Amino acid sequence: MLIRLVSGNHRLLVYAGRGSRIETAGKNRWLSEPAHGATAKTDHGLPVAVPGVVEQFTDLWSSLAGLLFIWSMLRPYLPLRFLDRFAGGFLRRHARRLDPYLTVTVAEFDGAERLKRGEVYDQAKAYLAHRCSRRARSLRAERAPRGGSNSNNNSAGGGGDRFVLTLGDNEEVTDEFRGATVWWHAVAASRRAGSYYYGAPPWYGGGDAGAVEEAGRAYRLVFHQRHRDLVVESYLPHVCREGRALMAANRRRKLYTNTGERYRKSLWSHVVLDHPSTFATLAMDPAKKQEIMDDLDAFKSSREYYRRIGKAWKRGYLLYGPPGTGKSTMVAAMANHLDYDIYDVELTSVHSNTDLRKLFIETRAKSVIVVEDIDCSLDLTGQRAKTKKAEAEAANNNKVGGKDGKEDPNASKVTLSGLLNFIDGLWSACGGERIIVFTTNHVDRLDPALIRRGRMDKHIEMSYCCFQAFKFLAKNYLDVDAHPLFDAVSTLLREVDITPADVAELLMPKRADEDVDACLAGLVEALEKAKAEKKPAKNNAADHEGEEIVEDE
Ligand SMILES: Nc1ncnc2c1ncn2[C@@H]1O[C@H](COP(=O)(O)OP(=O)(O)OP(=O)(O)O)[C@@H](O)[C@H]1O
Ligand SMILES: [Mg+2]
Repeated sequence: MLIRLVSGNHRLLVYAGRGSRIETAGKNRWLSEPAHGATAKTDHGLPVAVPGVVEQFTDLWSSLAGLLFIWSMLRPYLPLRFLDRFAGGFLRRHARRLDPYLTVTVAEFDGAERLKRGEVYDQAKAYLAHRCSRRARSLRAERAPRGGSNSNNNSAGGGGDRFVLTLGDNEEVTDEFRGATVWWHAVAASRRAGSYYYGAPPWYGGGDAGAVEEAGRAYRLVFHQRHRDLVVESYLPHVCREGRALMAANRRRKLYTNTGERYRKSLWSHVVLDHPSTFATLAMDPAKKQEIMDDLDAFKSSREYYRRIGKAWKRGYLLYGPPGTGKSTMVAAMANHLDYDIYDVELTSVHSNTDLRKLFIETRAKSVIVVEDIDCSLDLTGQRAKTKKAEAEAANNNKVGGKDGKEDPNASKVTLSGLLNFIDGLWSACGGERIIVFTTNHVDRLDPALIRRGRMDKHIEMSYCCFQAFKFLAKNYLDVDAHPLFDAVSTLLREVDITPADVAELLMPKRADEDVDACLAGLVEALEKAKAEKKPAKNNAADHEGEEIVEDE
């Protein structure tokens, strides 16, 4: 049990029951005295004299502790509604009168139905880890960002095993701001029957461990009510600013994917994004590449412009082309260029349109949301033009598990309209600064509504390897700008379709003694072989010219 009493600048906390202790806190100083009357000690374990204020309140403490003890004993035997309505309300009202301290809770998950991870929580966490955790006794260790600036002086360890220490559960630290003292308290949030209790004391519903599950964490900021304006108008913005700067300095970009598990705390799981692809290593027509880079740069710096024209700050890219032409590589290059995270949406693991919306809401700003091979993910193609029969078939394949007609509870029920809403519905505007990318091998199979300008603003064709792209790959893989075999390659590339992925593979030395000449000769040989294989195919086509092609029903 816990009760907080106040006298001037002193806060007095009394815990009774399991692990009993009595604590007093001055402006910056904490003293503690075990409830059974042993000598009080400082943080370093040295005995000190407990100030007179403790004696002053001793009688009051024991009476209140006794009352609370009786209360906690009786509580399980009284109807909950009665407790809440009469006794609970009574205690809360009187506690409020005694306590001039205000509490602000900064929760890990905020927003309606706790859909969204709180940015303020992360910023406060970074701020507290940097500023206050040296004074804390109970800490949580998290792996430090690799290559971060390490301005956080609370990281520990060496080499690749560095850790950032953040406040542990139930740890309390003090902070000073313009002469005011504030207290930060880290608490675990518990959920019961749809309600949330942040570090709720046992008599207020937090005690029945069996019925409570963990639902994120929170920080409680406690301050005197005379500092209310200072805290709300200056201190909290200061914490957010500092926290944001620390997070930016220590940021590790992430690659997220949706788990498909609906009852997890977060719908996304992530790994550190460490893809080496950049525009500098991407082989494509230089003018086209520059155009894409300019487009991305313009987007990144257009926050105000988007606001002025009344558009959500997001941009859609459709990357289409045959397999191996660099669509996925381009997505990684885009994220690296913009310094954004990647959210890789696996549509087949999304159960419904509502889940898709939740996924979107949980994404953060500065991110690339990508749906790969959208034509294969779901049957979203030309739905509007489908005959009833085709629709029934699609429904059978897509929504109903098997031919036996039994509904598969795990089958995705995402529809085209759900996906359209995902891209540019009302929800898509929350957060801002997002790039949405669809990749496909068959652009013609997509519903025009899905890829119209406004949804997919920029359509980029990733094509077979041209001579420019080959020269780029040769420079990248073999470090050559010119070679006698380049002319042969140039001629052959005009006649044969080969993907950059195949060219890259042929240019890569397979043995230590394979040199530039051998690699280029191998490429020429492969191109000639492809050309020879193409000719009979062409001849075959010519033989059958004029014949009507009859498709199987
Ligand atoms: N334009 C390119 N520039 C440099 N490397 C490329 C390019 N295109 C492909 N590659 C190489 O080929 C490999 C496969 O490319 P990628 O996965 O990006 O193709 P894709 O278009 O996404 O294929 P799919 O349609 O099958 O998903 C990559 O690992 C990359 O190394
Ligand atoms: Mg791909």
